[in-house]
Amino acid sequence: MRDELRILKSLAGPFPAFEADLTPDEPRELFSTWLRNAIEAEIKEPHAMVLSTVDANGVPDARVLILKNLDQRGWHFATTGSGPKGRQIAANPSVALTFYWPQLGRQVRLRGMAFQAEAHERYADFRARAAGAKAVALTERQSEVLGSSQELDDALALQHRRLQDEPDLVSANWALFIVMPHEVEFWQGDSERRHHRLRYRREKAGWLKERLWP
Ligand SMILES: Cc1cc2nc3c(=O)[nH]c(=O)nc-3n(C[C@H](O)[C@H](O)[C@H](O)COP(=O)(O)O)c2cc1C
Repeated sequence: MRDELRILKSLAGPFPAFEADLTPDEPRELFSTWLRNAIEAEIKEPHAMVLSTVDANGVPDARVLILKNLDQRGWHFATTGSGPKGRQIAANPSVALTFYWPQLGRQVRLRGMAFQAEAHERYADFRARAAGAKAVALTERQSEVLGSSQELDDALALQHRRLQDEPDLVSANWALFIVMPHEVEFWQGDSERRHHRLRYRREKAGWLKERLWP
């Protein structure tokens, strides 16, 4: 495998310039700009991110999720709250989020605390889901061991029937988490490996900005 990997290019560029002195005072504004840049660059699933958690024994776990919103409280994602990541967050709300936009050579890393949104927000998020996504969520069995495809088909058919009878049905365990970061790092790759790194750290008085060695 080593030779196959060695010939692959990484961070070939060209990439956007990065002016640390021209960055805003708070990270949400810069993140919004970078996400919009990724959308404009037509990067596939620019709102996909890795959510890292730790379980009750301190063992890390990570998976890809979709960013659902961004507001003054933080970065939002939705999931079945009774599954592994929901249980891990209940035991330890410290999480990390990682975004990567390859065509722009950009990575954003956040570390912070996850908390649940208000019940009305969770319900609204669930109601906005497509029928198929609602049916899967209503099985409330995400990440459990699946015995057979038939078992899944039967469970989904049952949930579709429930949704037909009761279109406003909401999964009791549907969770909308908001991550409030205490640290956000913006990484702009450079093809000569003179990468730019800017970290925002939340302090009592506001956000502290620090440049980091590549
Ligand atoms: C591109 C992509 C987007 C995903 N979006 C979500 C999502 O928004 N919510 C979700 O619960 N799972 C999503 N998944 C599935 C998760 O990666 C994961 O398999 C699932 O949530 C179970 O995670 P857990 O067992 O750690 O709780 C997505 C996977 C991919 C590859």
